[in-house]
Amino acid sequence: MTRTPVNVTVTGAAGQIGYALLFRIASGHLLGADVPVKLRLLEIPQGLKAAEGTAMELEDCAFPLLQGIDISDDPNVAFDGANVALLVGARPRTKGMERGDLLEANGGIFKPQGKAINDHAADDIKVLVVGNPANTNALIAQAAAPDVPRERFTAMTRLDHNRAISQLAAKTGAPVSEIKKLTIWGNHSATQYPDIFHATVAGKNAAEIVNDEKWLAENFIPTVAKRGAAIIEARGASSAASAANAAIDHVHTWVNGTADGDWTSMGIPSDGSYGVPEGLISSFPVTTKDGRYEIVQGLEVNDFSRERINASVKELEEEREAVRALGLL
Ligand SMILES: NC(=O)c1ccc[n+]([C@@H]2O[C@H](COP(=O)([O-])OP(=O)(O)OC[C@H]3O[C@@H](n4cnc5c(N)ncnc54)[C@H](O)[C@@H]3O)[C@@H](O)[C@H]2O)c1
Ligand SMILES: O=C(O)C[C@H](O)C(=O)O
Repeated sequence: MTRTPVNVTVTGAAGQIGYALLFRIASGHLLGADVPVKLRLLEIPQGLKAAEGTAMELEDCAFPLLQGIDISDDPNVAFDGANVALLVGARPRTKGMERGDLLEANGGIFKPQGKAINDHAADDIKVLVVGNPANTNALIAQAAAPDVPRERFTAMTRLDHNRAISQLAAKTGAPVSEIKKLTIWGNHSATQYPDIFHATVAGKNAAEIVNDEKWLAENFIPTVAKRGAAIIEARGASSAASAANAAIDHVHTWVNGTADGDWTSMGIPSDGSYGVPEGLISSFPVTTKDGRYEIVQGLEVNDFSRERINASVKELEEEREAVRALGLL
C-alpha cells in the first residue's frame, strides 16, 4: 500500500463511544476500504491506561489499514498533523451541576483542544464534535481556532437523523433504504426538529404518506428528540455504538459525498440560511461532494416547521450567550 495514511485523532478514546468507534475507523469504515489510517488517541491522564489496553486490542486485530497508534494526554501532541479530529471526550453532567457549570467545564476542554487544532493540525483538518453539548462545544473549539476555516468545525446530529429515518421506516413499513431527504434542524438536544415535510418514502412525499400531524407532533418528534434520554434510562449509560456509528456516517458522508437524490443532516456554522443567525452551529440539510458540504437551499418551511426550528435555534442562541458570558468565545 503506497497511499499516505490519514491521521485521525480521537479524544475520549478510552470511553464507551471510543471503544465502539476505534475498531471501525481502523477497519476502513470511516474513510474507505482503501485508505490507510494512523490513530492518535487523546485521553486525560486517568484514561491513559485504558486507552493503552484498547490500543493493544487494535494491534491484535491486525487491521491491514492501521499504520500506527499514538496515545497522549497532550492535545498539542494528539492533534499534530491531524487530518480528521473526532472530539468525543467531554465532561458529563453530574448531580447538582447546572447547565452553566457544564458549559464552563466543557469550555476547559474544547477551548484548549481548538487552540491545539489551530496550532498543529494539518491544513485539510475536518472536525466533528460528538461530546455534549455538541453544537456549543463545536462553537467553543472553533472560536479558539481562528486560522482554521470555520466550516471545518461541525457537530453531530447524524444520530438524530438516523433515529428519525428508523422511526419513519417503522411507521410507513418501508425499508430504511427507501427513506430520503429527512432533515434534523437546530440543536442536538430535546429541542431539535426532525422534519419529514421534504422527506420521501420510496419516492413519494413522506408527510403526505403519513398524513397524521398528531402523530408527528405527539409521537415522532418527541420520540426522536428524547431518544438519547430513553436510551440512558434503559441502558443506564448513554448511547455508544449508535453514536459511534453516526460519527462514522457523518465523516464518511462528508468525505465521500451524499448520494444523488438524497441529503444528510450536519451541525454546521450557519451562513444565515433559513433565518438561522449567522455563525451559530446548527443542524441543516446538506449535500456533500469532494469533501465539502452545502446547505440545501430553497426548501419551503411551513408554519409547523418554522415554530419548531425557531425554538431550537433560540436554545442555541442562549447557549452561545452563556459561553460568551464565560469568556469562551
Ligand atoms: N452528539 C451525539 O449524538 C452524542 C450521542 C451520544 C453521546 N454523546 C456525548 O459523547 C460524549 C462521550 O460519551 P461516552 O459515552 O463515550 O462517555 P464516556 O464517559 O464513556 O467517555 C468519555 C471519555 O472522555 C475522556 N475525557 C474527558 N475529558 C477529556 C479530555 N479533556 N481530553 C480527552 N479525553 C477526555 C474520559 O476520560 C472518558 O474516557 C458525552 O458528552 C456524550 O454525552 C453525544
Ligand atoms: O449523552 C446524552 O445526553 C444523549 C446523547 O446525546 C444521545 O443523543 O444519545
